[in-house]
Amino acid sequence: MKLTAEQLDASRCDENLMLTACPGSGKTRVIVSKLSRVVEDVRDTPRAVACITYTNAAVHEIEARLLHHIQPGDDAHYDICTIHSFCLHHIFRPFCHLIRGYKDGFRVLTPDSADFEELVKATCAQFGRDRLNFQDFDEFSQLRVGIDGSAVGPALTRGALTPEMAREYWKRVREAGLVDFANILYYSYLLLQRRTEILSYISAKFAWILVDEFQDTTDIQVEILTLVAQAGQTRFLLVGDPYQSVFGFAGARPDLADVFAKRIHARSDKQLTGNFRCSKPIVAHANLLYPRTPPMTAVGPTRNVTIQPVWKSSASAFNVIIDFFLPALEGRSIPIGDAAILAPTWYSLFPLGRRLREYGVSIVGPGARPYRRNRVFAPLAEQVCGYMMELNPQSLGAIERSLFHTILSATGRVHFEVYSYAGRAVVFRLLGCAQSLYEKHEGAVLWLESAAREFSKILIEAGYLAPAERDLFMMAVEEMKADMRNNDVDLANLAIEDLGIYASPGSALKLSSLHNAKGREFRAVAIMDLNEGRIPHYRATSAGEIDEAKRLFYVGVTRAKEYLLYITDSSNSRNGPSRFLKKASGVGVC
Ligand SMILES: Nc1ncnc2c1ncn2[C@@H]1O[C@H](COP(=O)(O)OP(=O)(O)OP(=O)(O)O)[C@@H](O)[C@H]1O
Repeated sequence: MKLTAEQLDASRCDENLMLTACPGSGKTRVIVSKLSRVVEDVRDTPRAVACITYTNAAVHEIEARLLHHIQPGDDAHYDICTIHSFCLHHIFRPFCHLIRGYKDGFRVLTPDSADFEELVKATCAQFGRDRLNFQDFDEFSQLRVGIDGSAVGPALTRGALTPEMAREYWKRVREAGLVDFANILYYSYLLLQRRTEILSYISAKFAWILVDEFQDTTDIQVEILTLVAQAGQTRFLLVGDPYQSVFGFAGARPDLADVFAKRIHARSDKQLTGNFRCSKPIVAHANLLYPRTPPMTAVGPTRNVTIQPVWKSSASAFNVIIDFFLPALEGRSIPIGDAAILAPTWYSLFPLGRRLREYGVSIVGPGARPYRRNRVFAPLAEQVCGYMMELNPQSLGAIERSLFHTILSATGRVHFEVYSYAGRAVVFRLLGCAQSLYEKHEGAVLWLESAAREFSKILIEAGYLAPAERDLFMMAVEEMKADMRNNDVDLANLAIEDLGIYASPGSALKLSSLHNAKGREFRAVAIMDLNEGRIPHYRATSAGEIDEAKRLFYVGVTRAKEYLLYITDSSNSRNGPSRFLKKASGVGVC
């Protein structure tokens, strides 16, 4: 792996270091390089290295890249994980018997489980609320525990979810022998704070803790790391970019990075300033928003692309996409799968998505599927629809895998025969049946209903399902329909093509909120809804809220490698272009 001089310098620093890294500067490379170096140092000792990242996707990315640098047996010496899994595996799981209610063990409560749904429904019912939608479930899944044990979260400030409801919910969670992500952190904090032997064990075990995306750290995470640092045997590499801190609603506070760095006397004189992602004109726009010293410079393969970012104002974002953005992609030979439309809020992407789909443009997003992903029949149905949309022999493997997992999650039985010659024959029968139903039915819902019935028959004949299990898929389809109704999705609007796109989003135009685009990159990006009142939102009044909106816009700008389009909505004459587009306070296109 080739590193630049500044990447190498950061990776070789043996002191506590807070490394500020500009967008596209290869933070992941530095972390992988550091990790492989320090694993080498601890290889012949009982010690280990933890690498804490923000998402599971980042965990997989770092794991995959590290494979090229390690030796057999090294896996005992490193753990790449999120802060939640770090706390779960090293603190909460081994010591949970010390916590009231968890003497006999626990199960982790994940937001896509049936238990979660039941507990939220039961809690809300107790407070007189019966009809729940996705947002209600989201609010419970975003609850956090503050360092004083109180409930915190955006829903609490809005008043939709009260501290009493949060308390009741957590009581139910504990009584069911479950623990949610918020409490994994809180109990781990308590265990480290109150039990010096546990703190000494963690400090002795971890020679290094590397933390990625440190700008998005929360108060409880900082307190946990502070305790470990104070125990004195662990060194830290913290990598982040204060200008990309956009998760304030989830408790992230960019100022905490400095607080923690000071507490541990970390060096903060090193920076990554070379941006490998964006062209020079895009970097110039980003530098207008947040000038850095030294400035961020374009150093990657697109650095010499000369296309200037463009601003278009129209009463219809759809028209700009169709008349301007898509032809521009074609003119520059950028596949639509390598392009994204970003917006400050995901809900404005829904109507756009619908119109694009009607117009025949393959899109993926916005946001999640309109039904819960854990519905038993959903993954198999999606894979099969994906195959029908694009006959690709490699997708057969994905269908086999999803058939294997569908049978396992529906029945609890493992059928390795799925992967045999006979299994492949069953897959072909399913595909043949799916295709003939596709020719018969217009929308996805009718297709799902018939496919659930016919697939069950085929799988019973193949011996994968018992006759008594013939209704399992049908029941899952009913659950998917109920999810969609609860989310006010018009069932007639869901197309078989949509199901396929959920399975293989690679070749579709991506529609995403700016938040969800964090950490990703695209050859072309259009950012829509760039009006004052939408970004910053009219409810954002404090300097802190406005700055977070500016950082969100900065994240959007720096996702584009070569082509960037700003779109404002001219239908409402009161809301002119956002201040972030103007000369005095932004990129200066208007
Ligand atoms: N030394 C290098 N040589 C060549 N390419 C590099 C180098 N370092 C990073 N890159 C490339 O630069 C791109 C951006 O890297 P990466 O995604 O790690 O950036 P990042 O710092 O996480 O950005 P952001 O914070 O904006 O998400 C990747 O495509 C990566 O392969």
